[in-house]
Amino acid sequence: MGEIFLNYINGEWRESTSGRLIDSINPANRDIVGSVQSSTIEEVTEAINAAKTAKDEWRRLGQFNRGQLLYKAAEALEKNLQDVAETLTEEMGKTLPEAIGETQRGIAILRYYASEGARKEGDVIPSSDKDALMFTKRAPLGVVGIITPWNFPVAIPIWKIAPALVYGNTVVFKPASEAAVTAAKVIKCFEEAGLPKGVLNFITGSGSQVGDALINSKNINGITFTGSENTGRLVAKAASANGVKFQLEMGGKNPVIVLNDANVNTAVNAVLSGAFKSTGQKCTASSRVIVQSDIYDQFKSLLLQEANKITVGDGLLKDTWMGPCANESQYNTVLEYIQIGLQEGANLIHGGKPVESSTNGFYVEPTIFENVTSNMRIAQEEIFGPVIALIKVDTPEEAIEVANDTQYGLSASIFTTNIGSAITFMDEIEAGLVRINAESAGVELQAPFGGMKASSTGTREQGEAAKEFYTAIKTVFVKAE
Ligand SMILES: NC(=O)C1=CN([C@@H]2O[C@H](COP(=O)(O)OP(=O)(O)OC[C@H]3O[C@@H](n4cnc5c(N)ncnc54)[C@H](OP(=O)(O)O)[C@@H]3O)[C@@H](O)[C@H]2O)C=CC1
Ligand SMILES: O=C(O)CCC(=O)C(=O)O
Repeated sequence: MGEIFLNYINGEWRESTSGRLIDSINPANRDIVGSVQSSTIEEVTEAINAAKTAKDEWRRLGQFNRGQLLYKAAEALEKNLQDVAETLTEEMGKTLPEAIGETQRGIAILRYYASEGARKEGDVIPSSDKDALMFTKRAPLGVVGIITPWNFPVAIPIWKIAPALVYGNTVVFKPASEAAVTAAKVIKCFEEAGLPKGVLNFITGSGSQVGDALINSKNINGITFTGSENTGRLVAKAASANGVKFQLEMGGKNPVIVLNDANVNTAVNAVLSGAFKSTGQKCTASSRVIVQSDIYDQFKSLLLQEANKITVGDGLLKDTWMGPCANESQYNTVLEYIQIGLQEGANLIHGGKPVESSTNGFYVEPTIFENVTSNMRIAQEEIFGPVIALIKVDTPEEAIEVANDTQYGLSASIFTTNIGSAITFMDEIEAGLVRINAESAGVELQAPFGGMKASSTGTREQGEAAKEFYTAIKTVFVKAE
């Protein structure tokens, strides 16, 4: 049995009274990586109360001083980088280089929001009254609930926790159970930074119990969520009922358009990386590849040639390019979607099968379908696995029409050397992230991140944009007498 990770409430690691544990399973070999507690609803309340009690003092500490503590958290994570990254690989399967990259990204995000501590908290606005001073001042929301998925167990919690804290909120954080051990190790870095007690609280347990209690609490002031659309809807419903500010980042069905004038090598490399890195388990993953007819055969043949080189295995091994699906349920979902694709009449041209391993890992071959039409389920539903659908089109206009033919609108790419086609795409595509000659996955911490349509609530995370969610604006009007 691995190590047991407790809840972190009011500045101390606490045992749950439930006595029940949730084991975190390594998807490469089904070993237990560690365990977290299945907490009770009362413990969720304790965590929220701790955050509520801590919030005034935390606000009064001031933005600059809060930022200084985030620098310390960054230092602590840097010191623990290798351990956190290895745990991440063991827990959710992405390769070690990807896990190291994600952890380094977490450190950079912490430093970005630490430096935000020294930036402005408002704007001076001219008043119509020449004797008055009018300005805005940002105020924290209060207690913010954070619920995160398992696919980026370091980066996503940090890109929510760091801005929440620097802008003066206190936090109750419930990680995905599938990746809660990694999350606990990240929380230890915040503890090491010396945050005052109650400022950051960490509570584990199932979404349907602990998550549900958090989203339905009347004592939180904001809730931010990344995960599936179904859960996102529950968060929205509960938050609206309680008048709580909310932010949702959900699925994607991200298109990549390859036009006749594209650089085929660049497009193929970007599609492979966008679709299969992290085993396709990114909301920004490329899943529909819309290729113009004249270049189709050339693109397909190079894509297949390169896809053949992908090595699937344990993410800790040096030769592995693609790790396992993160868990058994995800593995079964991917295999089910492959069957759905076949039943729908799509043509399987690469992969499509589980990869046998002596360790019983949740491995699936990188999979490519062609003759896919936009109405098929494999072209409409988020699979969250290493499966792509090739769709052939005749014109750039048809390509954009197909690209927009989805309920989602997170990320979209085009490969073209024609600047006019690129500009039309930029204007016409319904997506929050618009990528020209670049893969659909790829997020920069200093830029706004979020989607259109069913992918998000339209709010943006990361960069300066995060401030809009984590603060409220006070407009102050001052006269001498
Ligand atoms: N956009 C994205 O980045 C992601 C999208 N997905 C999509 O969602 C699918 C399912 O993945 P899954 O992990 O089940 O996603 P979920 O939406 O179920 O999980 C995301 C987070 O929400 C929590 N949660 C689950 N149910 C509730 C609830 N009723 N109230 C409050 N919180 C809850 C989960 O807790 P717990 O882990 O304890 O269940 C987890 O922390 C994937 O196949 C993929 O399509 C998944 C992950 C990320
Ligand atoms: O592509 C990324 O780096 C982030 C993607 C993401 O937010 C997600 O998959 O949930």
